[in-house]
Amino acid sequence: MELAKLNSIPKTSSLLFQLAGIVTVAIYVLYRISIEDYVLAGFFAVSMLPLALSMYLEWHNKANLAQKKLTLILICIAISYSCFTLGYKGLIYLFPTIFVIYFLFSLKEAAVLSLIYSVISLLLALNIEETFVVTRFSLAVVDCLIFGAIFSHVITKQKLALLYFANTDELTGVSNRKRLMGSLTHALQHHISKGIQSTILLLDLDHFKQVNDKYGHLTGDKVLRQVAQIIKSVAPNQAEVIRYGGEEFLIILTGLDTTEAADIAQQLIHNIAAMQLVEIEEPITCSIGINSLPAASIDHWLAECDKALYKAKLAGRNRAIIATQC
Ligand SMILES: Nc1nc2c(ncn2[C@@H]2O[C@H](COP(=O)(O)OP(=O)(O)OP(=O)(O)O)[C@@H](O)[C@H]2O)c(=O)[nH]1
Repeated sequence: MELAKLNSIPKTSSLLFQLAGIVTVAIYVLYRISIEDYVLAGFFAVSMLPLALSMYLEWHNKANLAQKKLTLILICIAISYSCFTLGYKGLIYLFPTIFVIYFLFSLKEAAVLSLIYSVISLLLALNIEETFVVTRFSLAVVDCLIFGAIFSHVITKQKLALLYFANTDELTGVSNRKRLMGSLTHALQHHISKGIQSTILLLDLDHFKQVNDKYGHLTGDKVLRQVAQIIKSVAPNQAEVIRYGGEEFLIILTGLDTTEAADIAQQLIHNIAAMQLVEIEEPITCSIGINSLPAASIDHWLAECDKALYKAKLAGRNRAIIATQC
């Protein structure tokens, strides 16, 4: 499937979901008006407005999760009220709404919210229903709560697994280039809006072709994995490590200035040179370009860092060079 089509799946599904909700609520409102139950019709008509707004925002790529959650809570309140006046005819709407709650809220939030919503609705239904009717509904609602929780848990795990595989470099386990623009944009925006400093390091292994040629590609792969481990162990927790190219890594150091980043670069050069691999006789060295914000654009930030790396290579490799000192 084309990438554009894949990217549009969440938006299309969400729009369809909300359209189904609006059509259902609209039919229900018309039905209540036809039997002159204007209170319930009004209740549901009001809850339809934020749903329509939510669809409008989604359509214009301004989807707002908080607003969607609020809409759902309004619909749930309307359904709870309908349980009070209609009994089991209102209770049947608990089932679809519990599933929607699990779609919009986190597992814990959804579990608490749907439990409170179900208990209140069932108690309100006692207003006009026999206890045994509400008890039978309660059993079905408990089933729905359990299945909703299991469903949400499985979907969340699958989503996390998909995100992990989509964003992770298979060989080294660090992020792949898909995260590059998002992470750099985030750092640049934080610098502009909050003045938070960020520095990037572009690390390239020296004469890596010779390692491959002399020891074979599999040993080369082993070196890349080990280097990635070293970078992860040296870089601070909040740093993002991205495999930028074959034997090139980009490290985004959020909150660190040039001096702090230069210390990390020296530590990396030292630790990579000290790396021990039984297959390899000579030390592996690397060259690093360093560039801190501000930058006119992401491209500019990267290009200046690349120039610094190139200078480090030209100057004899196995060193770090700061972009502003080129
Ligand atoms: N083993 C292995 N090698 C890779 C991988 N990706 C890229 N390479 C190799 O990395 C080497 C990069 O070589 P060059 O771009 O010439 O750079 P270099 O030999 O490191 O020389 P300098 O960067 O100038 O110091 C090539 O031999 C690629 O085949 C990979 O995933 N595994």
